[in-house]
Parts: sequence; structure tokens; C-alpha cells
Amino acid sequence: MMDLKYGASREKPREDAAMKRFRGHRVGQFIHWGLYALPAGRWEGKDVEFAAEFLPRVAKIPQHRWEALANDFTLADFDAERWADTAVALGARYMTITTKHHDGFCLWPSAHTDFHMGNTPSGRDVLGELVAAYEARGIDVNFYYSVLDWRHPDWRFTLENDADNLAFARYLDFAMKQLVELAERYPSVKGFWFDGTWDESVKANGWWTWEVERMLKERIPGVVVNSRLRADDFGARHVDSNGLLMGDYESGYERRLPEPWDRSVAAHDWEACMTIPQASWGYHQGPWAQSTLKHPWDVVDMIAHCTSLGGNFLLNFGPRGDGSMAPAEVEIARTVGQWLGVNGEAIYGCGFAEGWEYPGWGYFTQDSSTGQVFAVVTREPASGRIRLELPTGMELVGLQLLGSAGHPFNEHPFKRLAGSVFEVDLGGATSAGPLVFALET
Ligand SMILES: C[C@@H]1N[C@@H](C#Cc2ccccc2)[C@H](O)[C@@H]1O
Repeated sequence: MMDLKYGASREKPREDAAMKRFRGHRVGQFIHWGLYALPAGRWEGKDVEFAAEFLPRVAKIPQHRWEALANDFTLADFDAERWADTAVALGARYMTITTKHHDGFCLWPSAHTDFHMGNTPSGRDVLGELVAAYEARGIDVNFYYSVLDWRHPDWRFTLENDADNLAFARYLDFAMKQLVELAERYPSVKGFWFDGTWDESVKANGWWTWEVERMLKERIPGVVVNSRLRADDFGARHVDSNGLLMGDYESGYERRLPEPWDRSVAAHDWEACMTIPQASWGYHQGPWAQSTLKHPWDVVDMIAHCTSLGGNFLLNFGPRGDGSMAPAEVEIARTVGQWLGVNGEAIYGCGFAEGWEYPGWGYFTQDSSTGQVFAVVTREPASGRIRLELPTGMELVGLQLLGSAGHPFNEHPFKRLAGSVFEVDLGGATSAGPLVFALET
């Protein structure tokens, strides 16, 4: 093992109450909202077929024209209560909001820049309103913060000379001041989700990423920090040069999930984040994005997939420029939330079912407190039958379909094929969306 000054601070997952709470949430609502929601992927009448929040870079928009959007950011239809109601409808237990994305615009009135909500027509503290509305509903709030800042004059992608090093040192000082400001203004925040840390400039300053995590945990005991913030002494990211996870959970899964049979993932905490359109985090009005919205049952499959490997699933919403939630995304939230309302006990507080192999037709999850194992059937075989292969020596004595026909449980028939292999005929099992069985063993 190398002697690292800025490597992982622990070898095993955190087991304190705050981390257990985050782990048990399993389902979160990601929100990307900022000036990019105004053009919504369209510039000078043309759709730019790339993530809406990258528009200023992809369309090469002059800085002054991008900054002028702040004058149009009127929040005409922004209502934090309605956003929070969407999270309740989704069945989300936490929410992660973009406090500052790569363009540098801040959703709070920051004292360290002029590019913030205070210099918009409404002057409203969007973050303050969101924290109040979500916490009033018992939903934890996390802050996304982009270390990458296209606007700041001292930002550097690479460090070529002393001048770059001096400038970037000023930038890191600015970013640290903003993070202290966020921690002081919103002390009830439960986590920080860092992004924009892939450039050489940040990787060469692992000490700063270590200091940020230390500062936040000193100011907000229990706060949860993602691995994407961290670089070690040698620029290794997420996992340090000794192979140990930095931060509190692995956050490398962006618009992708681990292979469902990759049991190694379950060794540590992790979270996957996912867009509803194919590839835009900010609201994109064009058919390039709007024609690719995910089906609610695809979202349910991803939620169960993550839970089965001990991970959280963070589903992204991109509110429109006026502050309203996109109706199609709200509808998806409602359908997923209705499924969770019936089958959530197989998700919330659940995780990896040790000893149960990946079955192919869906996922096994296990309640971390009671040990109850569930089968979530998201890919019903053409045969209409699933095979349950139990850990060797285990007997299946009962099978209950969750929430069917309005009953909390509904005994379902099964038969032994051989040894610890059982077959379940899914015929007659009814439920809106993927079926979930509680296994009695
Ligand atoms: C969570 C997601 N990470 C951000 C990104 C990115 C990106 C996109 C292309 C190449 C390199 C990085 C997206 O804008 C969104 O915030």
C-alpha cells in the first residue's frame, strides 16, 4: 500500500446513521435547472442535438449573450412546492439540485460572484425555497456543485505554466469559499454531489478535493460526499492509487448501470444517475430529446437493478425555463411512484441478496433489516414462467405477490423442479407494471 496523503479516508463503507439513511433511500430525484433551460437546446432557431446544459460550449455562444439570459430568468412559473410534490409522486426519498453547473450560474445569491439569482428579475433564493419545500415533506436535499466553471477567469483545464498555477489556485480558493457559503447558508443539506472534476487541473490538486471533503464534514456532521469530487496524490479519481474508494459512495455511473451480474459492485455504496430523455440533463425542447423519453417500467427496472446490487438510483428532471416541470416527466414520476407505492418494500431499505445469483428475468433484493428476499420480475419470459434458484439447501415454502388485487399479499402457486430450483407460473398474476414476489424460505 502506498502512503497517500490525499487518498481514501476509510477501507470499509460508512455505517453511521446518516450514511445508513442515505443508503436506505434508494430512490432520488436529480434536478438540472439553470439558464440553459431557457434556450432548451435551441439557438438562433436551430436545434443543437446535444445535452441542453452544454449549449453555450457546443453552439459557441459569446459569454455576454449567455449572461444576458439571466435577464429572462424570471421564474414566472417556478414553485418549489410543486417540484417537491413531484418528488413525493415519484417516491423519491432525496433530491439533488444543481446549485451551480458548468456555466457558473448560481441558484443562490452568492457573495463570491455576480452571476447568480440575486442579479435576475425575481432575485429569489431558489435553493432556499427548494430546501424548505422538500424538507417540509421529509425529503433530504443534496447539492450538486460543478467544480468546472467555464465562466470564471481563473478556471484552467490544464496547468501549463506558473501563471496557470497561480490562476487556478485563485479559482480553487473561490470554489472553496462558495462551498463554505453553501454549507453556512443551508446547514440542513444532507450531501454534496460534485461534478466537473475530470480535467488535468483538478486531478493535479488532489489536496484541494481532500480539503473540501474535510471542510464539509467538519461543518455538517454526517454529510455525504460522492466519490466524483476526489483525486488522490497522483491524480487517481474515485478510487485511490491503493484501490480504495474515496468519498462516501461511488458515483461513476452516469447514464449507465453496472452489469446486473457484477456482484463486486455490491462491496461498497454507489449511485447511478440517469436522464429521462436519452442524453440531456437540462430541459431540451427538440424532438432529438423529447422523442426519447424513457418508459416508466424501464425506470422501475433500473431502480430494481440498482437496489439488487446495493446502489441508489437518481432520476433526473429538467424543469423548463419558466420553472414549470415538464408534464411528460411528471407523468413518468407519477407512474413510477404508483408502482413504488405498491412494491416499495422490495426497494426502500433493501439491497444485495447474498447467495442469490442473477436470474435474468429481473432481480433479487433483500431487506437489510429483516432479511426478507424479494423477486422483482421486470423481464417476463415468453414462457410466462420464471425459475427461482435458491441458495443451496434453502427451501421455498411460500410465494406472495405484493399488492395484487388490492391485497398486501396474495399467495401464489409454485412447484419444485429439482433440488433448490422452483418454477413459478406467472399466469393470473396481476399488477400495474413489473411483478414483485415476497419469498418465504
Ligand atoms: C451529471 C452530468 N454530468 C455532466 C456532464 C458531462 C460530460 C458530457 C460529455 C463529456 C464530458 C462530460 C452533465 O452535464 C450532467 O451534469
